[in-house]
Amino acid sequence: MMKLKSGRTLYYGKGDVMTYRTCAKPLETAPVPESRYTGCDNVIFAHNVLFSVSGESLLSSFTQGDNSLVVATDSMKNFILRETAAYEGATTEGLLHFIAERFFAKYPHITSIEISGDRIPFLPVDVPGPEGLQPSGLVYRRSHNDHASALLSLSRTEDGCEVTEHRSVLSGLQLIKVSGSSFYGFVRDEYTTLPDSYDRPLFIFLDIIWRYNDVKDALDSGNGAYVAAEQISDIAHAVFHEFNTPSIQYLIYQIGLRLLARYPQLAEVGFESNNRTWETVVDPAEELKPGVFTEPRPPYGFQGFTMTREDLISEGEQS
Ligand SMILES: O=c1[nH]c(=O)c2[nH]c(=O)[nH]c2[nH]1
Repeated sequence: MMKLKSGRTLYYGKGDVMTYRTCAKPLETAPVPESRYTGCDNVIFAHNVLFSVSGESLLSSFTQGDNSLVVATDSMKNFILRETAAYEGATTEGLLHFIAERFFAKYPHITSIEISGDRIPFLPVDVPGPEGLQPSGLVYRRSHNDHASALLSLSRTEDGCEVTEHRSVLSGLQLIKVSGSSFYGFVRDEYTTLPDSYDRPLFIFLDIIWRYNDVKDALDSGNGAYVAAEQISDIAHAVFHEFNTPSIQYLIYQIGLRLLARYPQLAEVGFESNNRTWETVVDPAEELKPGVFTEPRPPYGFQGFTMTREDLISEGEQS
């Protein structure tokens, strides 16, 4: 939320700016043991961008109807689309920063910008080639599964701009583990109807949020420290697989510890989870035998948790 010095909130902008950039610089990332992902060709580098600006000079546009300093949101949309062509980098965060930096340069009366973007995932497809199936490089498949996104808040400085807030996000991950999750031992009193569960089909919706020690690692993949949402997802899969979990709370803590261990360049990781545990209709006779489940009924439980490098250090001291 962008505020003026007076504490007043003031902003305006444009959302759902669909930028289907093609042939951006390929992304290369350092490997991690849990993932095959080491980068992306970025032939399709597509985003849904949300952009807003603020500044003291815009106050009169609200209070006096003075449009003389109002950059039309239609022009903002054109700016985002056209400048996306000039971006030479390989990351969502870098693209957002590039657009904001150029906007500050073009419009001196704008003093702060908030910009976020959802990556629109187009996945590579394999087609027959001389040596068997190989990536087409031309045809891509639109995915409606989880996706990466990022948000930057920026302020004008004497010689350019600085990032005052940033976050990178994996949104909309949905994972089911058919066996190996329990939930028991919780408060049992006159309000409790939920039975103990020693092996439940745990279906979770999960958003994972991360922040870098130095935002430069997010902007420029050339530093070799860029963290790809695809690897974050793969690490979450691996931890979910490995651990028998007594709750979603404990599961996300374990995912957080692994992420902080894998990526020393991250200062903080966070989670927003949603419990969609399937409702059992026909109980499996034993683990990994046939069962039938159905969609749970609302309302749904949720969890939120943030962790810093301190959590990893204190965990190391305990073990
Ligand atoms: O993992 C869970 N945590 C809870 O806090 C909770 N509460 C609940 O009803 N089911 C679950 N599951």
